[in-house]
This record gives sequence, C-alpha cells and structure tokens, in this order.
Amino acid sequence: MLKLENIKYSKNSNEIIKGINMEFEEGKIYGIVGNNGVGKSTIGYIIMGLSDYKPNDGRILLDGEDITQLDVTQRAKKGISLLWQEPARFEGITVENYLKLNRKIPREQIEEALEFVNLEPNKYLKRFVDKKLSGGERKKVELASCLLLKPRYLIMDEPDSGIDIMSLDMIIKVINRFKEMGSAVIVITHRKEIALSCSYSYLICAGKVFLEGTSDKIVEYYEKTCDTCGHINYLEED
Ligand SMILES: Nc1ncnc2c1ncn2[C@@H]1O[C@H](COP(=O)(O)OP(=O)(O)OP(=O)(O)O)[C@@H](O)[C@H]1O
Repeated sequence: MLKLENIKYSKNSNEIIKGINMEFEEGKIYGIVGNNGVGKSTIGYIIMGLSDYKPNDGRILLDGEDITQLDVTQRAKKGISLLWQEPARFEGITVENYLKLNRKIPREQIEEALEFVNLEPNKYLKRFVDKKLSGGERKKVELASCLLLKPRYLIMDEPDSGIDIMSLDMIIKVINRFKEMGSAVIVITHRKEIALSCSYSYLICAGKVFLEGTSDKIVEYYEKTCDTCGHINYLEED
C-alpha cells in the first residue's frame, strides 16, 4: 500500500499541491483526472521522488515505511516507476539493449513485450532509442520497458499522449496487464476511455483532491462540471 498523507508542495512561493491524501493498493488501477494545470503531473513527480519535487509537508508511506526523504533511485529500487509523458532519447543505444538494461532478460520476453505494444520486433530491436524514433514509437518502447520492469507501483503520465487513436485499445490492454501482474497503476489522463478503465479515480482541482470514488462517478462529475468550472471550487475556498 502506498499512501500520501497531507502532502503539500510549493514552488516559487506558489502552493501547487495543497494537502492531498491518496491511497494506492497493488493490483488496482487508479485514475488521476482534472483540468490542465491543476497539479496532476506534480503529484506523479512527488510520488516518484524527483529532486525538484520534495513536498514541503506531509508524508509518503510505502507499506507503513516513511519514504518521503528517499530519492528517485531509492524509490525505484523499492519498485516505484514513472512512465514519462515524453520519454527521454538516448544516442547509440538500441531498443534491444535499452529494454535489457543490463539484465539477463531472454530475447523471447523482449520480443513479447514489443509485440504487446504493437511494435514488430524484427523492425525495432536494432533501431536506436534516439530522435529518429517517432514520439509514438518511443512511447511504445517505454511501455514495453515498463512491462519488462514489472514495477510494484507504476505512475503513467498521459500514456496515450503522442500515440495514435488506433493504439488506445493497446494502451488499455497494457494497463490491465500491469493489474494482472499485481502492479498498482496510477494513470494521469485526459482520455475518458482510459479513465473509465480505472477502478478508482481522484479528481484534482487547484492542487486538492476535490472528489474521489469509482471512475464512472468521477468521469460523470468531471464531464458535467469541470469543463466549464474555471476553478470555481478554488475561488470559493480561498
Ligand atoms: N517547476 C515548476 N515551477 C513553476 N511552476 C510549476 C512547476 N511545476 C509545475 N508548476 C505549475 O504547477 C501547476 C500544476 O502543474 P502540473 O504540470 O502538475 O499540472 P497538470 O494538472 O499535470 O496539467 P496538464 O493537464 O496540463 O498536464 C501549473 O500551474 C504549473 O505551471
């Protein structure tokens, strides 16, 4: 169980995250939804422990252990991973070696992971993970990499961004695959189909959890209210 307790985060004297509480259990899919700029990616970076995203207050607990002060590498060793909205490029490393990452992974497993994300192994294993891969191809390679990593907790920041609409079913299939593997998936998304494939969702508004519950309830509320809201909740409360 991963728990955020009253997490607050400020940047340049702006309070971006204003005391949020969240819980994530392994083997479940969680959605984080909300308008642009409300703090969704920031929450993901805080969970991952990126150096610029240390909370000013609150605690992050992993199975009861306080991991708030652990850095990104220490958290990665404990099984927390992040699928970046725009994964980095690397010169001179092939898709095959990138997916292996110094681990002894049998070739068949690498091929299987590539096939799972609709990339033909014959075409892609020897390609480089550099700028010559399209944004969508790079994202798919990253999804394959996450599948091979089998994280306990995977934060996915807009997994469909840059990926063609035809691949939406694949992304939902990948998310469900993580669930079957026993991972907790925390999906930051604007895509209704993806939000509805989560079992539980958090609606973020102006740096707070405004509403939480089953994803159908949250999506329905979001569609009815947030599109035209203009942060009414924020203005009322502050
Ligand atoms: N390093 C930073 N320095 C200054 N402001 C920041 C920083 N990181 C985030 N912010 C601000 O914090 C707010 C929340 O940003 P965040 O990227 O978390 O939003 P989001 O909900 O993920 O938005 P989107 O849906 O557009 O991706 C925004 O107003 C953003 O400009």
